[in-house]
Amino acid sequence: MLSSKFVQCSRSAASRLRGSFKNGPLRRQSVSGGSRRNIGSLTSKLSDPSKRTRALKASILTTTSASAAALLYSFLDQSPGDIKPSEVMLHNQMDDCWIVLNGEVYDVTDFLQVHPGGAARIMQVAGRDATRTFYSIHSDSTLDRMKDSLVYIGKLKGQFHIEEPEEEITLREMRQKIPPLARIFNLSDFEGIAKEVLPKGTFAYYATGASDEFSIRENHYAYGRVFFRPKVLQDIEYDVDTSTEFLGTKVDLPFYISAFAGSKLAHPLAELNLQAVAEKENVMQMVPKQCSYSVDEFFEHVPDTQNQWYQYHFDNLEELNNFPKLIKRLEEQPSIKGIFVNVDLRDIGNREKDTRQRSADTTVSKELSSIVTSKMAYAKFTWKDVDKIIASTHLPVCLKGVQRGEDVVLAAERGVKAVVLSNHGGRQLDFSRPPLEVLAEARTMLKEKNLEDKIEIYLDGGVRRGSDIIKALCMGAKGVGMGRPFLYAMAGYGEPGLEHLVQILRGEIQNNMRLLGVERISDLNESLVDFKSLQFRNPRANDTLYDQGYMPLSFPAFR
Ligand code: HEM
Ligand SMILES: Cc1cc2nc3c(=O)[nH]c(=O)nc-3n(C[C@H](O)[C@H](O)[C@H](O)COP(=O)(O)O)c2cc1C
Repeated sequence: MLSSKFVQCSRSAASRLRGSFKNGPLRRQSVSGGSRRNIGSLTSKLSDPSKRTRALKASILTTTSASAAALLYSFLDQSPGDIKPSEVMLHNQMDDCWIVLNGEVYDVTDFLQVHPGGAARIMQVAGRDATRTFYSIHSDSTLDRMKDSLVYIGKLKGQFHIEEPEEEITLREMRQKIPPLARIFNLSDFEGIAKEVLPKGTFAYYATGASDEFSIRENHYAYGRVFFRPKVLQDIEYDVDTSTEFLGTKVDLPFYISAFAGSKLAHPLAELNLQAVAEKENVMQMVPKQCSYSVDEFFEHVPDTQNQWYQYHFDNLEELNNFPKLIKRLEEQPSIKGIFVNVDLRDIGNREKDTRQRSADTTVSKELSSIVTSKMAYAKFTWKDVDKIIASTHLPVCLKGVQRGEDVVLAAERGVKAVVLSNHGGRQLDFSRPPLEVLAEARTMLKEKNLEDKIEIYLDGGVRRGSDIIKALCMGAKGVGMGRPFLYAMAGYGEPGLEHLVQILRGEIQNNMRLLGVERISDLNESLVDFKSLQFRNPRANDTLYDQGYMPLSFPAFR
C-alpha cells in the first residue's frame, strides 16, 4: 500500500509547492523573529571596537562628504529599525559591505571572505537590496542557518527604488514566444532555448568550461568517434527493455540526473522538479550537496520508494570531520542507494566564460571584475579518507571525477563500489581527457587485473543523444550521467520540459537498440561498436571555408 507520503510526492513538484509541505509551504521566511533573537549577539558584535573601527575606516574610504561621514556617526548610535536605503548604499565596498535581505540590513564584510559562492557574487549586490538575487539562488533555510555569520545592523526604513532591468523585460518577452514542447526534438534544442530565455550571466555559469574549453568540447566529440556495428536479422521484439541495475537498484533507464549546483537559477522549484520527474520515470537522481533545499527540507518530499544517490564534496576539514554525521542521516533515508564523493575538486577550475560574463556586467565595478569566484581552499582528501568513509557506512561509497584507468584500479582494490569517470563537464582541468576515452582505458586495465566485476563504471560529460548512452554502455559503462541538458530543459519548460527530455532519450535509446539488433541493456557489448578511432583526437581544426559553407542544423523558431 502506498504511504500518504508517497501519494503526496507522486504529485508534480508545483502542486506540492502550493501547500503540501509538512511545515507549511516553502516561502521566503520572515527574518524578523530570527533577527530579534540575534540582536543581543549582533549588538555585541557591533560594539566590538575592531568592528566599529573597520566600519569607520571603510566609510572614510568610500565617502568623501562631511554629510556622509555624519551619517555614519549617526549610525553608530542608532537603534535598529531606521536605516535608510541611501545609507545602505554607502556600504558597497569589499572592506565595508552591507546588503538588505527581507527588509533587514546586514553587514557581510567578514562573510565575503568565507562565502561558498565567492565574494564577487555578493559584491554585485553590495549596498543594495539583495533579497531577490539571494532567494533566486539559495534555499529558504540558508539565511536562518547562516545568520550567525552575518552582522545584523537593523531594519530598513523605506524601500529601494528598483527598476526592472532591460534584460528582464527582454527575457519575459522571449518566454511569451517560446516554442511549444512539441517542437523540441532533441536535447540540443533545449540548449538553444535556454540561451534565449536565461539571463546571460546564468547561461554563462551553466555553459562555462575551464580555460580554453578543450575538454568540454572533446567530451562530446569523443562520441562522434565511435560508430555502430549493428547485427541484422535478429529475433527481437519491437518492445525492447531499457531497464537496468545501478548498484543493485533497478532503474527504468540507463542514465541518471547528475548532481549540479544552481538549479534554482533555472527554475524556482529547482531540484524538486528533478525529483518529481526522476520519481515518475524511475530514473536515478544524484542529489547535489549544493541543493537549493536543506537535506531535511528536500528529503521530506522524497518517497521511500524512490532511487537516489547523494553527491558530496569537502569544502573544508570541518566538513570532512563531520561527514560521519551526514552519513548517518543519509543511511536513514530509504531512497539513498549510494554516496558519491567528488575527487576532482582540489581547486576550482578556471571558468573563464563565466568570469568574463560577470566582468562584462556594467553594474560590476572594475575592481570587482578581477575577483575570481569561489577561490576556495577545498579540504585535503586522500585515499586514506576514502578507506575511512568506506569503513563507516553500509552504503556503497563511490568516487565522482576519476580520470585515469590506474585510479579506477586503485578504487576497485580498495572496495570503492563505483566510479564516475568525469571531468566535471569540462569545468575543472582543461585538457583532461574525454571520459569515453578513459572508459576504454579503465576497462582494459581492470581486465588485466581481473577486477572487472569489483566495480561499476559510470561516466558523464557531453552526452546529448540516446546513441551516446548506448555507445558508452557497449563499451562497458553501467550508466551515464547528464548535467546541463537537465538544467536547460528545466530553464525553458520546468517539470514538463524534464519529462519531455526523458521521453526523447527513452525514444532514442529504444530506437537505437532495435536498429542494433538487441532487446535488453545486458545484450549491449563491445562487438556492437567500432571505437578504433577513439584515440584520434582532433580538436577540430578551424576549417573556416568549410564551416561557412556548411548549413548548420537549427534550433526551433520562436513564435
Ligand atoms: C545576494 C548575494 C548572494 C549571492 C549572489 C550568492 C551566490 C551564491 C552562489 C552562486 C553560490 C553557489 C556556489 C557554487 O556553485 O559554487 C552560493 C553558495 C552559498 N551561499 Fe551565497 N550568495 C549570496 C549571499 C549569501 C548570503 C548573505 C549567505 C548567508 C546568509 C549565503 C550563503 C551561502 C551558502 C551557505 C552557500 C553554499 C550552498 C548552500 O548551502 O546553499 N550567500 N551563493
Ligand atoms: C552548472 C553546473 C554545476 C555543477 N555543479 C556540480 C556540483 O555541485 N557537484 C558535482 O559533483 N558536479 C557538478 N557539476 C558537474 C555535473 O555533475 C556533471 O559532471 C557534468 O555536468 C556532466 O557534463 P554535462 O553537463 O556535459 O552533462 C556541475 C555542472 C554544471 C553544468
